[in-house]
Amino acid sequence: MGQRVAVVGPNGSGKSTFLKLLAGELVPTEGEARRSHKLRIGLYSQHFCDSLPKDRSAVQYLLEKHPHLQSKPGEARAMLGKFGLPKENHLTLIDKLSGGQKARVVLASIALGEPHVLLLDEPTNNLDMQSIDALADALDEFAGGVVIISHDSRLITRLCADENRSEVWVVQDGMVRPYGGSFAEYRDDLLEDIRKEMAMD
Ligand SMILES: Nc1ncnc2c1ncn2[C@@H]1O[C@H](COP(=O)(O)OP(=O)(O)OP(=O)(O)O)[C@@H](O)[C@H]1O
Repeated sequence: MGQRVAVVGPNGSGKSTFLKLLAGELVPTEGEARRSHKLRIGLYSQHFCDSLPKDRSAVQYLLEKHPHLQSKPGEARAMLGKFGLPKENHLTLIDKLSGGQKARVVLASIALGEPHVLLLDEPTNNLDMQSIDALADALDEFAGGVVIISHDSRLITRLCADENRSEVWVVQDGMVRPYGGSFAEYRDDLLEDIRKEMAMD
């Protein structure tokens, strides 16, 4: 089963930038990024929800994005269903969908690309509790690697429940460093730092 990595760090420290470098969306200004040509990476971020075509339905969008499904639209619909987009919204113009529904279209599209590694940048924004649980279920089933940035500690705790295949990477001061402990330990450390700071004030 794939590794799970929680990318953490202060606001604006460069977590999203790091994910974009991993995905090849950005090229490094110094040094180099190397990845296998055979590696399929699925990147999720709010940006993809905002740039969905407004004048297409979810099914049209998926069929255009994944031409091998042209003859089997049922597979695209099944994936939309799996990510919780109600049937009656499959043929609605994307422009009419809510933020959470657009997120489900993007997640379904990423899953149809059968990635080896998933890079998720704040995937729970716009999702209600039920959809977050559906996402967590889908991630449980996913055998590839997952690298996630999320302020939803419940999702990270669930995703990184198996400590043998989970890591925490801290982005700070232009560097990415392994934390060397579990996510729960990282969170306790942060809380302890906050307590100390408050005691000093
Ligand atoms: N190592 C770096 N080199 C150059 N620019 C960087 C680097 N790290 C971050 N930046 C710049 O800093 C800004 C904030 O970075 P980014 O959005 O990646 O941070 P973040 O940790 O994801 O923030 P947030 O937690 O607020 O979402 C961006 O404009 C980005 O281009």
